[in-house]
Amino acid sequence: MSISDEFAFIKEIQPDRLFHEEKIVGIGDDAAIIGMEEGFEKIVCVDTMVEDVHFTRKTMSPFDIGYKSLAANISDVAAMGGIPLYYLVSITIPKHWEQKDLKEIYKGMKALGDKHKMDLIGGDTTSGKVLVVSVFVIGKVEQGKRLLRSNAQQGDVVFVSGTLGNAAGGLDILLHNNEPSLFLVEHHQRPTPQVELGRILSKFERVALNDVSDGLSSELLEIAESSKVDIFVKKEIIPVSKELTRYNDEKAFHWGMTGGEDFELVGTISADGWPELAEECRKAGIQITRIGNVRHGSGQLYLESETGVQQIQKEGYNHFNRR
Ligand SMILES: Nc1ncnc2c1ncn2[C@@H]1O[C@H](COP(=O)(O)OP(=O)(O)OP(=O)(O)O)[C@@H](O)[C@H]1O
Ligand SMILES: Cc1ncc(C[n+]2csc(CCOP(=O)(O)O)c2C)c(N)n1
Ligand SMILES: [Mg+2]
Ligand SMILES: [Mg+2]
Ligand SMILES: [Mg+2]
Repeated sequence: MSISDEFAFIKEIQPDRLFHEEKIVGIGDDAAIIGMEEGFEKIVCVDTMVEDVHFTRKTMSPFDIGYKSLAANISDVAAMGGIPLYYLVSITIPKHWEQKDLKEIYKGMKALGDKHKMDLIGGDTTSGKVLVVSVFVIGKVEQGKRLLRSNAQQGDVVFVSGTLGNAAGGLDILLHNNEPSLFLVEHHQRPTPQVELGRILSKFERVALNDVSDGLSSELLEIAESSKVDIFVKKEIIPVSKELTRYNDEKAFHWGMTGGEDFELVGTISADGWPELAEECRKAGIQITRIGNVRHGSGQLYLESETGVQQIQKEGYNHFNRR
């Protein structure tokens, strides 16, 4: 059954329970109202997923579309060292979409939202030609914490969490009907935002941080440019999973550098802070790898390998310059 009434649809997706009931006015009025604890600042961000750009009916189930559109936003909160709290959803629905599939989108968001005790507090519903899901997230971070892209300084250690390129490998499998690797496909469809790592990093004095949405080289260049430094990374230690090299050894490194949508955290920390960070991550069971260092410079990125040093251009995902 396709959706026949905008207002009945809104009733359908209304949550029946709120984690932060006493602090908010949620769905049902003209706008939501949220309180904010003393000693914290708000973090706000929005990211959009568009049919045939971020997903197709073949690459993602409706549940996955919901899950990933919230994940991408939680990841931006994680990249600021914060705790996600609330989300609003603006959805544009083509007339042929079935109501049960639309409810699946919200189930996907709820599955991840519940893990982080987040409340859906509002949104907007329209009809249109393709499915577009915009999620707006509100989070909090202790006052004065600033894990900014501009924080890197000469002498810092460059680190990245997890392994890179899995989402691109998963997408390749889905687009070409290749032999599935559950590991890679799940990384594409239901990525895990690194909130716990963001919280660990927020306790350190000065950290530059970015999440990997467009690709490692793109995110590193953003840090190098904002901080007006050069970043050097070592090719041999960029972490790539064995599942990815097993799937396509030739492309694994390229996907790791430019694939994007991994939603890992990449950043820099002082050389003094690094051993403590590595130990905290070890205790928490979070994979983190030291991949390079920060040097005096003017915003360039260099890749060091056995064969020499190579300057890297901004080569990740770009909506207006598609590879
Ligand atoms: N259309 C826009 N209008 C106003 N600000 C924007 C717009 N698009 C992006 N920005 C702002 O530009 C900055 C960088 O946005 P960008 O989307 O590149 O980062 P991101 O959300 O971390 O990456 P991604 O979208 O790849 O996940 C953010 O501060 C964002 O709020
Ligand atoms: C069908 C299909 N084709 C291509 C891609 C790859 N892709 C789309 S957007 C993006 C970067 C992040 O987006 P944004 O910058 O908007 O956050 C990437 C890597 C995909 N996911 N699905
Ligand atoms: Mg964005
Ligand atoms: Mg980001
Ligand atoms: Mg982007």
